[in-house]
Amino acid sequence: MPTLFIDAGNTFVKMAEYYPPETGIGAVDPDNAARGGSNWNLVGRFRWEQQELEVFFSGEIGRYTRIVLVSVRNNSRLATLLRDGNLQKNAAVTVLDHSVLSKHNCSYKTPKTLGMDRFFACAGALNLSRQYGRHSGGVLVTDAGTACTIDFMNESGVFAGGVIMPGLRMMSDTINSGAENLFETRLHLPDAAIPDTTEKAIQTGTYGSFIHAWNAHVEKILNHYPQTLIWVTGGDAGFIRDHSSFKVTHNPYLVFEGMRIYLGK
Ligand SMILES: Nc1ncnc2c1ncn2[C@@H]1O[C@H](COP(=O)(O)OP(=O)(O)O)[C@@H](O)[C@H]1O
Ligand SMILES: CC(C)(COP(=O)(O)O)[C@@H](O)C(=O)NCCC(=O)O
Ligand SMILES: [K+]
Repeated sequence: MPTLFIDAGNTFVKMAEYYPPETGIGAVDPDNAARGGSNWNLVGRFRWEQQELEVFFSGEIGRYTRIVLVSVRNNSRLATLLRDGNLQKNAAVTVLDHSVLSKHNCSYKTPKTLGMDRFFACAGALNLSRQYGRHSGGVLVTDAGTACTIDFMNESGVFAGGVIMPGLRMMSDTINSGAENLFETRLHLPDAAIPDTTEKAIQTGTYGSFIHAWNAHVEKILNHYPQTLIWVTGGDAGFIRDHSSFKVTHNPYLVFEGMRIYLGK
């Protein structure tokens, strides 16, 4: 039975299994395999309040003898799910928290408040860059989730820090909730310089502002580290990939990949 990897974000709890090449289990995600990514199988992606999350913990989870998790939230809900869940008696549960960090892998000045998803996404991207891209420099990693992070890890695997900006949904929610006559819009970026409807004006100001800010932050980091590969992951990675001014590689499994590499699995 493979290890179950859990990445608990602010909006979604994601769960995945990894099949090492030697198992002979073919590409579970052909898109990812085509990108040279390793063999991940997403077994669940549930919001915290979704019934399916509890269903998973009271059923499916009983198949695993080894569970590894990273969470950016106060773990009490997760602790309850694990305590009341259908876990095997001998199941080993590993929580990858701040105790993983040291001066050898993190130069962030406030490591105790670092979101561990940021660290593992970078570690995963660095590993894939070395493995498939034969790249020997650092990596710039964006996790476009509830918040959007733009982080840098150097070629030696030291997490340096980065930008935390509002996520795409957060940007849209803000404009929607702050003014009576503004509203939620479909995720689409019109290309007119002068938007001529309310909807296009809002879309340009939210999704356009998001991508302009993202491109500007990335450019600034690249000015310091020109030999850097850019990776994107998270719920809104596709939007960034489609609108980035730079060449990026999209991989949905970076956090999982980083957890796996850290554990040497
Ligand atoms: N059905 C959806 N519900 C909520 N957010 C969604 C949905 N589909 C895409 N998103 C976008 O994905 C983001 C969450 O992505 P994810 O990477 O899973 O975040 P997190 O790791 O913070 O839980 C949201 O902020 C939103 O912009
Ligand atoms: C920045 C984050 C909110 C991103 O989490 P996400 O949006 O992916 O759920 C999370 O990594 C976090 O809570 N970080 C703490 C602050 C820090 O990293 O310095
Ligand atoms: K995340």
